[in-house]
Amino acid sequence: MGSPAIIVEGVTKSYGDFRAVDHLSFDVQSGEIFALLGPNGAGKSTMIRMILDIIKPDQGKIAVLGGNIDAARKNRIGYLPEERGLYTGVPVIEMMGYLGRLKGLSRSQARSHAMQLLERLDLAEHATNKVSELSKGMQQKVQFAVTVMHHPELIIIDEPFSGLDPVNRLVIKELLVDFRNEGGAIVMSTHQMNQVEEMADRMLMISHGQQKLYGQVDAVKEQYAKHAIIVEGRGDWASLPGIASVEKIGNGRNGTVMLNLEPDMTNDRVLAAIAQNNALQIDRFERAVPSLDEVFIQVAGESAHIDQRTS
Ligand SMILES: Nc1ncnc2c1ncn2[C@@H]1O[C@H](COP(=O)(O)OP(=O)(O)OP(=O)(O)O)[C@@H](O)[C@H]1O
Repeated sequence: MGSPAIIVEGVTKSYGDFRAVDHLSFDVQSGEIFALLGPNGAGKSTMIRMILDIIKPDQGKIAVLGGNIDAARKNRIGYLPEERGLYTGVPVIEMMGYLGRLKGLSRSQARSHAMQLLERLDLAEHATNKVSELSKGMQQKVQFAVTVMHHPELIIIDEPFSGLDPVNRLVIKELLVDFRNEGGAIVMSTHQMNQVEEMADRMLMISHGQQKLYGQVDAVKEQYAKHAIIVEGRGDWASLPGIASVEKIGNGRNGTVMLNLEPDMTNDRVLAAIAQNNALQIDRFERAVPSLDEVFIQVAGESAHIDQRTS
């Protein structure tokens, strides 16, 4: 990771009496993919709008690319909002050329950057089609191309994969990962936790405008790991030493169970005991680290529960 692309310190924003963002502090470094997560209405878009200077915080400080956001810094950012909008009656290449020039590119730079991206996104043959003649997914890819065509240093992107098939998701993901590996910073707001697990380096999860989880994605998941092992196979798992209980998980059809371990039992010792026991057949053995989806549901559920008690 490199220098900070974004520093947010103690930022608060209310709409009337309603506090949408409540004393948030975090940073995003260049050379990382940072996931901004939270349930619907958590305050993610409000936070993003403040970073982009679309709305002002009531309290706190935000530095973007080394200082207060101004027109020059805005040109070093690529923003893909949740509400997409393109000029639909214009050929793709002309629209991209126009938007590229607005972001400070020369006419020839805009055209060459646009064509390179359209090639990479498998849209080159549609360059002279009107935007309205493209499918929804193709329009989404064009919008992505517009977001990155001026080679920004920071990309802020809301639901980057919505409406895309698995092949196109992979193409966009590769572009984002390349951008990160070349030193760019990415803030990605999404509800697709599997994408966060696959791509993001660090994450901030907020709920009711407040920080709930913040840090390396793997470390956050590790906090929720159980002293347990998930196994799939056949046999009497309770007969193993150091097993406190055996829980069926999933629909139980494929014999997947969670072995909750006694406090002093280790994974290695369970594995060794399984290996020595001919009556057990094992197809899968892994630590019980939850998926980010499970962590999200737990954290969002906890804050909904707190709400009910306080309302
Ligand atoms: N212009 C506004 N005026 C009043 N309230 C607003 C305004 N914009 C957002 N809010 C409220 O602030 C809260 C946070 O909204 P925000 O759009 O930031 O959430 P979000 O995390 O982006 O949600 P989602 O995942 O659904 O997009 C919500 O309760 C919303 O109703």
